Amino acid sequence: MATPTAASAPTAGKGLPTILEKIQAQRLVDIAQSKRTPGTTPTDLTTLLSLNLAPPLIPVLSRMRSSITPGKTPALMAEIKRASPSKGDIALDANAASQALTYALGGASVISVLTEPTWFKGSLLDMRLARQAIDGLPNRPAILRKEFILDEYQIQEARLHGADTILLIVAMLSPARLSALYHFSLSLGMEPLVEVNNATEMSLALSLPAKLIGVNNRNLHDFNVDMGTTTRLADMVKGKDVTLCALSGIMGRGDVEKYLEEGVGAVLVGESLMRAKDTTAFIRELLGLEQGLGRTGLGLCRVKVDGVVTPEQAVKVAEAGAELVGVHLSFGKKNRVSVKQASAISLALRKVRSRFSDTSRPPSATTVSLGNESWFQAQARRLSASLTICSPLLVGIFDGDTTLEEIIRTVHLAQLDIVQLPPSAPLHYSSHIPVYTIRTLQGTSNTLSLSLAQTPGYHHLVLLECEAENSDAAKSVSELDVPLILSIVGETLTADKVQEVVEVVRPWAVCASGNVEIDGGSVDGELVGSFVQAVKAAGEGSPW
Ligand SMILES: O=C(O)c1ccccc1N[C@@H]1O[C@H](COP(=O)(O)O)[C@@H](O)[C@H]1O
Repeated sequence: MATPTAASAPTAGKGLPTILEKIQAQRLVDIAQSKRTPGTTPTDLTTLLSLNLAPPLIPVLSRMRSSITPGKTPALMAEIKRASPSKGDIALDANAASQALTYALGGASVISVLTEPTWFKGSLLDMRLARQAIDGLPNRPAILRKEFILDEYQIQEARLHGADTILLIVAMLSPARLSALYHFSLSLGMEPLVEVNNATEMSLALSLPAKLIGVNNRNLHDFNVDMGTTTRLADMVKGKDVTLCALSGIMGRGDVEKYLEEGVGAVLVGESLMRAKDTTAFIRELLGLEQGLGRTGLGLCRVKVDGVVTPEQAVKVAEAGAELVGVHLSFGKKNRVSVKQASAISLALRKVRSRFSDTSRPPSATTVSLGNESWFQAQARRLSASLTICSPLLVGIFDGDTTLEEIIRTVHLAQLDIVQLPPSAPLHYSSHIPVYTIRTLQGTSNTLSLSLAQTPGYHHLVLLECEAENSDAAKSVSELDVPLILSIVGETLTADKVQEVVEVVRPWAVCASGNVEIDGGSVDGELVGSFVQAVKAAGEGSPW
C-alpha cells in the first residue's frame, strides 16, 4: 500500500480550503507516526483483520433506511463532537460512551464519532468506547468514523475499532484516490458516506457509484453555513438508489422538515446535539416524535413459585396462574429434586401450557417496541412475549457448587426453560447456557455487584433476595435498568403486603414465599391463586 506524504498529497494543487490543507498535512504526519509504531504497522493491521478481530458489522444503508419514513421521519446521524475549527470548544467534558448510549436510546440510526484529535478533540478510543456502549442493543445504530480519510490504513483502523462506515470528503481527494478509498472501504464491508459541497463533487460521488451521499452545508473555505446547499443538490439524486443526507447547521425540527419535503432521507447533527440541555428530548424533536414517552411494557407483574417437587404440584401452581415454576436442583436444598423428577415436571408443564397460553395473539401485540431499547429491556420484552404463548416456564435453581458443564447437561436432560444462578456463579456462565438466566443477588449487595447486575450478557434477569424490613434496598435496585424478580425472605408475604411491595418496587415478577411456597407434599391452590391475583392487580401499569 503506497503511503501518501504531505508533499505528494493526492490533492495538492487543487486550491483546498486552508483548514482542510492544515488538517490534511497534520493527519499525514499522524498516519506516518502510527504506521511506524510497533504493533500498529500496516502489516499488524492486516494481520489483525485476517484474525477476524474487527467486531461484527451492520450494513449502514439498511440500518438507516429502516428508520426513514419519507416526508416524516429522517434517519438521524448523531455526532459526538467536542470541539471544531469553526467553533472552538463545544463540549470538552462529553464522554463518548455515555453520549453514544443516549443517542442510541433516543433514536439515532448512526453515531458519528469524530476521531481527529487536534481540532476536534476526538480519538479512535472514543469511537471504540461509543461502539462498546451500544454493542448489546438489539437494534444498535451504525458507527461512522468521522475523519479526514486519506489512506487505506485509516479505513483498516476504522474497522478494527468498530466502525460500520467511514467518511470520504470529495474535496480532499483526487478522483483516483476517492475511487480507490471508496472501493477499499467496500472491500471491508463498509459503504462509505461520501461528502460533497457542489454539483461537480456530487457528479463525482454519483459516478463511484456512492449510495450514501452527504451534502455539507458548511463551506470549508470560510466556515459559512448555507442551508440551501443541500436543497440545490437534492434534485441530482432524485430517482437514484441514493440516501441523501444533509450535513451541518441543523438546529431544530424546522430545518429537518424543510429537507424532508425536498426528499432528504437523513440529517447529520453535531453542535446543536452536543449543546442540547435535554439530548433525548431534542432527538425526539428532530425526528418529529412525541415527547415524554417512557418505557412501554406490558404493564404486568408475574409470579414465580419455587420448591415444586412433583408434576401434580407444578400443574396446580400453573392452574393458579403463576408464570414461573422453580425447582431446586442442588444437593442439600429443601425440596431438592433429581434431574429425573425435574424432567417429569417439565413434561407435565409442557402438556398443560396450551391451556394458559394465547397463541392466537399476533407477535406484534406482544412485541411492543422494535426501536432502540436497552439490552435488558429487550430481554424482558422477549421473555414476556414468550410467556403470553408459552406459560408457565420451568426454572432450574442451582447453587454455587454446580459446574457449568453440569448445568448445561441438566438444561438438556430436564428441558429447563430458565436457569437460576447463585450470586457466586462466574460472570461468563450466562453466555454459555443455552436458555435465559436469572442471577440471584442479596438485598445487601455492594456497589460492585449492583454495577455487575446491570451488565448486559451476565444474566437476563436478577432475583433480588431481600428482608421485608430492608425493602429500601429493593427500591434502589428497582431503579436499575434490569428486570427484577423480587423475593422477600424471612416473612410470610400476604396478599396485602405483596401489593404494597409491587407498587413501590415495580418488579418484573415476584417470588411467592412463606404461605404459598411448597413445603412437603401439598399446594394450596386457592392460596396461590389469591397471591397471584394480588400481584396482578398491583402490577397493572408496570413498565415491564
Ligand atoms: O465544524 C467545523 O468547523 C468543521 C471544519 C472542518 C470540517 C468539518 C467541520 N464540521 C463538520 O460539521 C458537521 C456537523 O455540523 P454541525 O455541528 O451540526 O453544524 C460535521 O459534518 C462536521 O464534521
